[in-house]
Amino acid sequence: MPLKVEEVTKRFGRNIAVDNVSFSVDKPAMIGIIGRSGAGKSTFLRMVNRLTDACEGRIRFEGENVLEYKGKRKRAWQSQCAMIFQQFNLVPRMDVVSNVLHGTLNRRSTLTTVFNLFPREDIHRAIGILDRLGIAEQAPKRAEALSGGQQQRVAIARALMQDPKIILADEPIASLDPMNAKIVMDALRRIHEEDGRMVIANLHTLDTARQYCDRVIGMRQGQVVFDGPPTELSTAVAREIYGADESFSEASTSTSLDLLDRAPAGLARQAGVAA
Ligand SMILES: Nc1ncnc2c1ncn2[C@@H]1O[C@H](COP(=O)(O)OP(=O)(O)OP(=O)(O)O)[C@@H](O)[C@H]1O
Repeated sequence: MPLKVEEVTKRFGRNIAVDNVSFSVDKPAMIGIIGRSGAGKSTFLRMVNRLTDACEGRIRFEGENVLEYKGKRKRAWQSQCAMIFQQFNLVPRMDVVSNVLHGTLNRRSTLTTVFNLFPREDIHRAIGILDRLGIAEQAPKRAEALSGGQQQRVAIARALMQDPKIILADEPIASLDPMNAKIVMDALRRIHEEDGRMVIANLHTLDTARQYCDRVIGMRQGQVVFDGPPTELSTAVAREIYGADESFSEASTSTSLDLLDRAPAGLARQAGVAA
């Protein structure tokens, strides 16, 4: 399942959001993209999923440049790389299982969608996925009645309905408390390990990237400034990624960096600065 990102650039006017990014992934991995606000992380994920068009470059998946896809092929690609967002993006007044079933919309006709007619086997599959994520008993409730952590698991279930090869998660735990953040990250890690799906997650805190990812990509001002295993993510490297001065005022990351300064990595991790 090789993914090759080649010289990808995105400009908004004169602002370069993503600047000539290249990297490749040979086998399914769990990859964390870290960097301060505005580093280009979201824009990058949105280009992979084709929510935003790149200005230059190629993103090859299994040999094909997905940036060239149009129409049906593009929609098929978008279901192969399901996206999860910080704000869950569920339909709040709709029940949980219908929200999950919306993950199948790409392959259903408008008519069945309008009348909410879901095939029985899809309903069973949706409940099975909810069960796997530990929230099957929430299936009949409205999405808005669930906690943030539960809602994010519903969003993961909706993504899994698409049977994606890649899961793109844009700050999946940024709105969650540490306990729910852990539940959601554990779920993503399990999905990666058990199903062999590639997970690429934009993460705000170093600790989370260290703890859950096989590989960390550090972005600064649109460029990749670090790409390696979490063991190589020293405090000095982290400072380089986040920028020496300003980033230290950013609450969550500065907490992580302070902990890294004061304690060995394991201790910092136990301190649970997860969200
Ligand atoms: N639709 C847009 N129009 C104009 N500029 C944009 C747009 N989207 C992003 N940008 C700019 O691109 C740059 C990268 O933004 P992006 O959201 O990708 O960063 P990020 O690392 O994901 O930050 P955050 O963690 O705050 O979401 C920023 O300078 C941002 O202002």
